[in-house]
Amino acid sequence: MTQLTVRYAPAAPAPADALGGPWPASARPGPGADLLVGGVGLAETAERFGTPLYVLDEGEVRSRARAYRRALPHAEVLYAAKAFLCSAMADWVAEEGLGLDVCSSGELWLAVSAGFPAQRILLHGNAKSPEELRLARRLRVGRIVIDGQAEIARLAALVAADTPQKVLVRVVPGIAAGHHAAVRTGVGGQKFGFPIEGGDAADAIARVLDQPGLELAGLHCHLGSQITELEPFLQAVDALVRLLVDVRDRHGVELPELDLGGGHGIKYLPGDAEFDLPEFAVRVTDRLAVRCAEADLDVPRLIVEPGRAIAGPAGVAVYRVLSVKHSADGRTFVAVDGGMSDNPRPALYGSPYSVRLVGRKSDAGAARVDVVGRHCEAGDVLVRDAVLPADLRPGDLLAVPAAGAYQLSMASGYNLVGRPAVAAVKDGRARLLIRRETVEDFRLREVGR
Ligand SMILES: Cc1ncc(COP(=O)(O)O)c(C=O)c1O
Ligand SMILES: N[C@@H](CCCC[NH3+])C(=O)O
Repeated sequence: MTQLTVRYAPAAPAPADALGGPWPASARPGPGADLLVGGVGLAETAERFGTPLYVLDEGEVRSRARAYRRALPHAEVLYAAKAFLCSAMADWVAEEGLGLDVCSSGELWLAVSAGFPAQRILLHGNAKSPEELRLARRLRVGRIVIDGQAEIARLAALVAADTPQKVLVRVVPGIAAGHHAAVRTGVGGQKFGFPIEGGDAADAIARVLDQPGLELAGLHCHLGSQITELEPFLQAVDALVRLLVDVRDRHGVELPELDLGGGHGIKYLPGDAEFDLPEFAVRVTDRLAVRCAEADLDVPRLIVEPGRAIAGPAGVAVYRVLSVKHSADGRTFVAVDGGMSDNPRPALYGSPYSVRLVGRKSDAGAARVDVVGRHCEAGDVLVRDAVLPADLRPGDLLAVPAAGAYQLSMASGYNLVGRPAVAAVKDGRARLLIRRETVEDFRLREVGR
């Protein structure tokens, strides 16, 4: 079957572009030099709920989810929960018709407890525990992605006397893509998936097909994260279709699903390139149709697993300045009340961010400063060489856009600073989703001394 594809006109530039950063589309200048997001002032919301505060624009999450559904009407779109998950987020993506990719029993349990339909959940993980697999079976998750030899027998043993489990096999096509070596999973020499080259993938597929309780629905690959070009995805289609053909020729089965994972990149700085979803939709579905036609293969249903591209641009982190230090060598350190425990990405990957003063107008000229966190490491720098008003002072509020993905979800308990609160904004109203971690929380898990 050939899939219909629709080419969309490029979106009109968001008014937010005028604000000089990757702000949510709803961002507007507000009263008192505040910045409105979702119709609510960031400074006003930070005053109300305290800092550091993560503000999530519900409308932005929903419109991004909808854009995926519009661009890929025949595909299944699973939001990758690892980017950020809470009950509200699960509700929003479920209501917009997306499924969910989870990679732990924690994510799985949270989603199902929030009411997310288990049949629309896919479970990932390179080291799923027996308990995790049992939980997935008990909750009746729709799909499990096989990512290790031991898992095949382990899972098969759980389903022998039960209804079959739909599975995908995660393969490694040998394609390098992604913003940092630590997130490039499309190549050999890293822990995820079965490499196609050398035959590991073919062996795993044969073993899965041998298990009566496992229903092999298709192949999966995830190349990496924060990818802005399309070519790696087209190469992945080529590699996976070759493998689908190989499976048909060896085993006489045509697998109905092809999951290309996530990895769709967003803007962190104003001039950054960005993953082009409409172009991806057209070119990937066309390439898939062409390659399948060449091999006389039924076109499998496409699955994608975007995380960052849905949550990232919807989040803004708001910090309060605690101190401003001018050093004799000319550097200025603006220290805020969060840092690497709520956003480890700059320290882990050297990731860039932009930052803006909110809630106060400054007529001072611009200065180049390092916005640093409050943790006990010199590497706790949130934004190096940020351009901010020269008269920044303790008490000021700084807002960092593109903060919705892989910040809170990777937040740590370092220095017992406590994880920030999360508020949702929509239609001029703000509501607290997750309360701030307090000093009382730190002892809650202690059971002895
Ligand atoms: C298997 C898998 N799917 C989806 C994702 C989501 O990636 P991204 O947030 O870059 O779209 C990841 C993380 O990179 C992943 O490992
Ligand atoms: N944590 C990474 C993304 C990892 C994606 C998970 N496979 C980042 O912040 O860029």
